[in-house]
Amino acid sequence: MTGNQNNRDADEADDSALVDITDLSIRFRTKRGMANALESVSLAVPRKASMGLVGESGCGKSTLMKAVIGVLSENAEVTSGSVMYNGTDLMRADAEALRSIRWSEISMITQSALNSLNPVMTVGDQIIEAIQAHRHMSKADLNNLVVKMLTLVGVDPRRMHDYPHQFSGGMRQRAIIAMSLVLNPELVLADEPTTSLDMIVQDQIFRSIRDLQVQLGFSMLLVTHDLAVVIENCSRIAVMYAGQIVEEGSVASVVGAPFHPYTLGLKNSLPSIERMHEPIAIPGAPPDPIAMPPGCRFAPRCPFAIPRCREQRPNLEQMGDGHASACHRNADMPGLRMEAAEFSTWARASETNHASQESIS
Ligand SMILES: Nc1ncnc2c1ncn2[C@@H]1O[C@H](COP(=O)(O)OP(=O)(O)OP(=O)(O)O)[C@@H](O)[C@H]1O
Repeated sequence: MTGNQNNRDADEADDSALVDITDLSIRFRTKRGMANALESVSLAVPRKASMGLVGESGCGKSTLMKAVIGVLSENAEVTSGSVMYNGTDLMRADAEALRSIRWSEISMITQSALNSLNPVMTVGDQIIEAIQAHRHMSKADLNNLVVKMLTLVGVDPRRMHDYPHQFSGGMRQRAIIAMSLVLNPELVLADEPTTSLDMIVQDQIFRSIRDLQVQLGFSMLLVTHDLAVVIENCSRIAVMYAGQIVEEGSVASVVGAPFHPYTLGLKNSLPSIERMHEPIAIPGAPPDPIAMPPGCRFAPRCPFAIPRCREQRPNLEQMGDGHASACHRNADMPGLRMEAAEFSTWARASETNHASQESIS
């Protein structure tokens, strides 16, 4: 049995939510106006499982993570919603409560390990510092814990006295993972944790994370723009587009039989043995967060948009088996999936939408 299968078995064991995000809307004050980063996002992060959060750059993935761990920037405004964790609404908790939860219960692995390690402190001392911020321990216990964590993440513990520049990129990322797990958190927020690493190291690190998850039992919310990474590492998936969740469910159901045209478009970016041609990119770009279109935000790029899509915002609709999709054409999608895998469908959409944009302006 592979680590991944183990992980999925653990996922099936408990399906109650660890974090419950309801109707969360966040915007940023900018010089150009208010940027709508998240609108009415509702999401249940499962216990002892991995959920992937996918979507193009700027769709609000990092904003959602930062809201959960309480590190939104000064110019952010939470205009609605709650993030419930063990009976506490993290959107309304005071700074002290958030500080005690951060790292010990909810931790984060960020995009760039290089920037998050202190270059003038040894790796071991940085892990010790992370522990001491929350726990009192003897020097011997601290040392033992650092040795245990480095071993768990696959770094020779004798390297604890090295400085970050003496570590390879992959080792630095492993050190960051050790630091984020050392207090045994319930939830790990992983924001593109392997982006700067080559494919082989990326794969090794994800394999370690999956093994650690089985041993330590934490949940993971994994942010990525790469659908293949979610397929390999997660049991659930939420697809985001322009600040909204457009589709959500088990990976098997959402990737196997998507309803939302945006998810179908993302799926075309995966290498496929059935498709004889190159992966198909979704033409066009996401909308400006300062001037979001009315109706469905994906309509301007969608090959299946009908007039209603440009006028009325679709709500997430349950399609069965915990699979939800926000599309006015959910009922038609099973019959359109083949068409959505064709290059010509997206090329046609690009021409039609370009023409309708010109006629508006
Ligand atoms: N501090 C900020 N000030 C102003 N606008 C911001 C700020 N942070 C994020 N935004 C805007 O909010 C929207 C969502 O950004 P966010 O970083 O959450 O997206 P993302 O999906 O994580 O993107 P990426 O994959 O590139 O990291 C974007 O339009 C972004 O420009």
